[in-house]
Amino acid sequence: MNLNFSLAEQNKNAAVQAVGTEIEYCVPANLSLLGYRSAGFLVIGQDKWAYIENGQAKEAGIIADSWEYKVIPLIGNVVLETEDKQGKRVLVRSSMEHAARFGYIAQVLNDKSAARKVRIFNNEEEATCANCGVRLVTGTRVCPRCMSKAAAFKKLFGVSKLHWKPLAVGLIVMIAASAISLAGPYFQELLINGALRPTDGQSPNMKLFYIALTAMIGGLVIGELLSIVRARVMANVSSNIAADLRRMVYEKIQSLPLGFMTSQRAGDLMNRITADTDRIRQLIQELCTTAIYQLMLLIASSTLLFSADWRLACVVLLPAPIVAYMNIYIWKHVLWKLYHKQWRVYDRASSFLHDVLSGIRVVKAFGKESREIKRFRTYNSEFAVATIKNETLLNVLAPITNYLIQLGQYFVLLLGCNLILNNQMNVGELIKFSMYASMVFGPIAWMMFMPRWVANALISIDRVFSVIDEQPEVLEAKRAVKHTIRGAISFRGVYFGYKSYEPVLKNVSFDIREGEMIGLVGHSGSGKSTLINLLSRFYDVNEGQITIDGVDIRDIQQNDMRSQIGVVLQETFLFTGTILDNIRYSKPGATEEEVIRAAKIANAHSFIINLPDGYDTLLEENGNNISGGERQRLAIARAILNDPPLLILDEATSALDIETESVIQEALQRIMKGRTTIAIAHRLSTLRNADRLAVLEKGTIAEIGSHAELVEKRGNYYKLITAQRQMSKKEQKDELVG
Ligand SMILES: Nc1ncnc2c1ncn2[C@@H]1O[C@H](COP(=O)(O)OP(=O)(O)OP(=O)(O)O)[C@@H](O)[C@H]1O
Repeated sequence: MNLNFSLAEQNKNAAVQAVGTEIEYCVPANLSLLGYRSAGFLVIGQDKWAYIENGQAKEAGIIADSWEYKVIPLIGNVVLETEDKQGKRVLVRSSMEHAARFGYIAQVLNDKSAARKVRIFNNEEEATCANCGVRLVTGTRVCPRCMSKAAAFKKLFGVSKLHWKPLAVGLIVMIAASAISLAGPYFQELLINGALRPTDGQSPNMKLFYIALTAMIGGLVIGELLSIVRARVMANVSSNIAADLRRMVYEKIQSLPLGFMTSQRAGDLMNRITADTDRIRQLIQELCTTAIYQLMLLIASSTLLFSADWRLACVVLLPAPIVAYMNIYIWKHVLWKLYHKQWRVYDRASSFLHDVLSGIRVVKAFGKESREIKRFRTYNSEFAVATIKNETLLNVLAPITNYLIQLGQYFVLLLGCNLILNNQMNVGELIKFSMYASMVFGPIAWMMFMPRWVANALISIDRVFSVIDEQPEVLEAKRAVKHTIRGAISFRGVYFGYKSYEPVLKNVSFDIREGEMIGLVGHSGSGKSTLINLLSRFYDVNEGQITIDGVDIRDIQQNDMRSQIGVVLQETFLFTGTILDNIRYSKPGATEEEVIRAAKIANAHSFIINLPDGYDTLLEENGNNISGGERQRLAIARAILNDPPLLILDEATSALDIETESVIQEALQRIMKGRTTIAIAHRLSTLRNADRLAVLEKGTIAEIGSHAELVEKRGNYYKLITAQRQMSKKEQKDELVG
């Protein structure tokens, strides 16, 4: 994300005068404080800031004179607010598109104001096109209007070249088919000038007539046969290329980190694997059949036209550049905007659909079906209106374009007839010429509409390749090695934020001993799950280091490391399949005895064997046909099947009733013995047995120690535990009274 925009000369001079020669950050602040559009910039120097507009520093200040710089999101805009001796004040205002930039700037200003090292980990993508400022279609990084078409097609070519043999066959067949089409007018001329009305004045030559007729019919039959072969070859090639793309996107999605997955909607990713790859298939099929065929026909028939009569050829092609200009102009200034709107409406509608369908239980529970139907109707009709607008314009444009292009045909007839009357041309030549001319019009008219389907396909190419080319945030280092985990963990000066301008963990440092059970406690949102996400390497730290047995986790092979970590989350996910397969998920080669042993340890065996199909019971989507506690026990069995030396329990028992919880707690106690365990629980009583507790407070470790030590210390943990005790006492009292 660009945090240092370049300024025009006049603005730059004003900025240098206001903040000094070293301009460290410069971002657009494109609204005045009253909310009017402006062309202003917020400029940050070493120790001063300034708001520059129209070559003047309208506001300026010393960074250290204020504190608590923060971005306040309002409706459709954001303001950068700060506090100084006089109280709170707004420095600048901007539209939402620069909200993330302002997030970074606030962080920079706070660090500078507190004389801290500026910590800025700039990972965010631009949401608008850097060139034309248009908002990008969701999931794409380039604007289809400004993107390099050549670069997109080059990527496609990179995938297609693996299928060069059938492509070459298709191309040869296509060349043969166009050569046969081009021979048609020649035999037509032969039929008239050579057989029916020989130009040398002799009587009609019936032998030549039959030869020409047979050649024409034969050409037609062979041409059609070649078209069938061409279509079959190209359908195979394009389907295979689309299959390759689907495989590549799917494999990439599997290898991408959680950060990427949480930033994308599942429905959107599914679309990329299915709809977008299919659009690319259509493009390849269209490109390799119609487009190349039309282009070859255009080049060959224009060449033949010019060699037959260059004056007439010029007349034929006269309207083409005018029509091309008209089409390009309309595409750039009207159609493009309509298409962009259509894509965005489609995006909104499909994400709405995905949202509602995945939350259908909530919709039904609140009886909001009719509301959702109404909302869908709105999206649906918005999409229909956008499509109708596009199609109407195209349907008006198509006949006009065709008419203008075909105007040349009438000029040919006019001039051709004149030439015949003046004995400069004969009928056979005019018919041949006119047939070649009609071969030129088809490709020209067809190419006028190319921008439409190319633009559609470009969006798909970008959406597909933006996944394929995605650089995993969590990269496997070349030096990464296998490491047998013993279980000593160390967090060293860890900084991390999901949005890099909003740190969630700040300077976290603590050690976990081998075989120790450590409980993570703290208020909601204090960063407990984030700490676990970093240890599991779903994300990489922005700064600092996490080590296991003294080895930086970035130097351990990810698969090797994860296979040694057992994770039980609050939200268990079970796949559609048998109970046996679900437990086996962590160790596909596990024997039935191993699975049963794990199920017994997790206190799951007894409920499984009471099911009619036992371990072969088929679980429905996400295990909806068993209870929450049963799902949780299966998740525990799955986590421990592999006998992992490191166990992570994130609220593993929070959603359960007391009885089930005690069954699972008992199972967990058994499991934790001898392995390093990190457990998060809101119900602090469940962490009583932890060797030590680490208390997180707003992303930092506030205190660490055993239950007894922390209670004695009377700090954050003590406050948490007394608040919880009071709450449960009140609940007990209410229950008794009620
Ligand atoms: N995927 C995410 N993207 C952006 N921000 C996130 C994401 N996950 C968590 N956060 C933010 O990070 C902060 C810490 O979240 P985290 O889940 O680590 O807290 P927690 O202590 O585990 O909370 P809880 O006890 O409620 O589960 C919160 O402010 C949260 O909004």
